[in-house]
Amino acid sequence: MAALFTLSFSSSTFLCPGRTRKRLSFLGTRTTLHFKRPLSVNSLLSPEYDPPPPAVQIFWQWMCEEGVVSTKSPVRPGVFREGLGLVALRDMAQNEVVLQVPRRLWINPDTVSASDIGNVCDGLKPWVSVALFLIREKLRDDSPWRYYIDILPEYTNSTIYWSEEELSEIRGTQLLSTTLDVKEYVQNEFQKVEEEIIFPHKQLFPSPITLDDFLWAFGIIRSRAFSRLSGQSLVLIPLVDLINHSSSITTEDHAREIEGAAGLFSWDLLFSLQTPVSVKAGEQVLIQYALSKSNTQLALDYGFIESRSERNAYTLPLKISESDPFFGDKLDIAESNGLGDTAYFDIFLGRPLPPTLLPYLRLVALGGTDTFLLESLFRNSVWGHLEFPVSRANEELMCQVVRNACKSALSGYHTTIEEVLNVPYMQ
Ligand SMILES: C[S@@+](CC[C@H](N)C(=O)[O-])C[C@H]1O[C@@H](n2cnc3c(N)ncnc32)[C@H](O)[C@@H]1O
Repeated sequence: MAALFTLSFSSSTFLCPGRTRKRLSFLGTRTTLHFKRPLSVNSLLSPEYDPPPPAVQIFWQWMCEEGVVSTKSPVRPGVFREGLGLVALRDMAQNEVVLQVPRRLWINPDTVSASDIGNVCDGLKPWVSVALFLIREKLRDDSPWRYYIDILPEYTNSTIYWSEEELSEIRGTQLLSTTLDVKEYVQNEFQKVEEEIIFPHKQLFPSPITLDDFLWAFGIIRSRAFSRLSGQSLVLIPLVDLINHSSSITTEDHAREIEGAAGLFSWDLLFSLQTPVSVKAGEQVLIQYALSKSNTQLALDYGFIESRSERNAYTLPLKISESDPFFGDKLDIAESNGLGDTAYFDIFLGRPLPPTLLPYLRLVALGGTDTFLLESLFRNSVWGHLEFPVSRANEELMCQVVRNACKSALSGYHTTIEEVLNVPYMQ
């Protein structure tokens, strides 16, 4: 396998060249890598790959010149079914270091603060400031980040980029309503940032910035940013962010932040990527993006889903109505148990209900003579009581609430259960 891959690659493609740096023109979009199509469940191990396009080779040269990679690096980029990815050049043991990228090449709110737009971006939400930075660098001819920006996709298969026609295929699903909520959120954030930052500082943003630009940056951050480093809210790590996801990897432990050599004479923080499993030469190095994300979240964030039923969740939102005469007491009890006036419960097929769901539901439905439990005398013990049925009336009301929620959710679909079950592949 390794020999085959070595042969199919131009052997000099990923050798570090001399130090002459070519100024790149913008190489266009990577539409060949990211088709706009409905969600597919991809095979997650993809041994076949193609050599990467010129923009990626130039990006690699830049990484060589920055001292991030060398001829000794154990990986190089390749094109896989998941888009760009990292291929192992030799057998690698579990926990072996794949790449180390120094802090000066990270893009996070600190990078924005230190840039020309730092003064006007301080105080913005971290993702909004990084989004503005990415867009500005993309629009600049002389961006120092040009080689990185050139290899970023124009879009992923995330539902935030689906056309209306494509979205109509998922009518009735929670994925559709969440997608529309997310798009509305991004639009509102864009309007705010336009009024407060972009329009008043035209000299810093000479090229027009559109909602589509902002949605692009949002999608880039959602699909590529790491957020688990100490003290970092979000950070883009060029090159490391070429790593793709595998459902068969069951640990999220693949990143470290360490002090180390960051060039010939410099010392810096390094983002260190380690392979969570052993990999053979010629195979793709993969990680687990997020064990706890449902298929809805995977579809929104990355544009893929998994076939495992453990990822199939329905989020049941419950709310203590403000018109409830006992709103204050109920809210107090919910808050003392880590919940609020609205709570979201992820229900997974074939798994027990979230432990706080039934007590919260009983609390929401509590009324009539059962409200004695809301008295301050019971404040410390009430949650324990709510873990068991309180009364027949309370249980019946809870069931009614859930039945109504299910009916209303199902009524959003344009097909009946019978019609779905009659589709050949469902039989
Ligand atoms: C962190 S980036 C990885 C690099 C990316 N493949 C590229 O071409 O730039 C995450 C994106 O890679 C793709 N991806 C990663 N793992 C995948 C998988 N298992 N199946 C399908 N697409 C995947 C998705 O488009 C996702 O949004």
